[in-house]
Amino acid sequence: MAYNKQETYNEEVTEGLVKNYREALGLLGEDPNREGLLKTPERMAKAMQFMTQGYQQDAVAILNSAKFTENVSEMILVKDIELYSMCEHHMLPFYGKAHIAYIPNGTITGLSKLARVVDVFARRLQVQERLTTQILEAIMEGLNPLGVAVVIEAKHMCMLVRGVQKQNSVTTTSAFSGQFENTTTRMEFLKLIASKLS
Ligand SMILES: Nc1nc2c(ncn2[C@@H]2O[C@H](COP(=O)(O)OP(=O)(O)OP(=O)(O)O)[C@@H](O)[C@H]2O)c(=O)[nH]1
Ligand SMILES: [Zn+2]
Repeated sequence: MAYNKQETYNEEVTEGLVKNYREALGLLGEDPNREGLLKTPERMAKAMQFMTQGYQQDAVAILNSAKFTENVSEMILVKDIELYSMCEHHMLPFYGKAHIAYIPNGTITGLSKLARVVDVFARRLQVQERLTTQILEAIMEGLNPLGVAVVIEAKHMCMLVRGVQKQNSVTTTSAFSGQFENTTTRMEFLKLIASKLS
């Protein structure tokens, strides 16, 4: 699968979505022909394609695009990677931070690639639990490391603006493999993600 960095929109998909969004605006009691809304269906169609572009991207190919042989055996941690995804139940955003660590086994990757892997899976319809494990599995497959740890902390708009309306709830999910199944290594990772740069 191609590694696509561009914001691209499929014309056929855009056209189909525009028709449906125009109808949806009418059903919601709006006038899709009023000036402010004339281009809204097209904007929505593009925004939705942007937020689901991960379906066209391949996380392992991204990791492979910057792989370097390096004799490092310490934990590499990138934390506070901001994340915007969409829950598959309500198609409302959830957003927060991902923290990713791995212990290399002779191969490292470019640090930015870890953040790109987050986006590949975040820009799909998701549940936070699956997003967490998909990131872990892609890094395992792409780098064959000695272990991977992924923690995601996120707020779900579907719990803030509707439904239960809990403004302060934060959901934390985690996935660990290899050496992170060892309590000492896992505790070191958890300590590092809790620490602040001063
Ligand atoms: N496990 C999990 N649940 C999620 C996620 N995002 C949203 N949900 C939940 O999905 C559930 C869907 O439940 P339903 O009862 O079918 O939907 P609903 O009537 O809209 O539920 P309420 O949100 O409680 O009003 C809700 O409890 C949401 O909070 C997620 O990433 N992971
Ligand atoms: Zn939801």
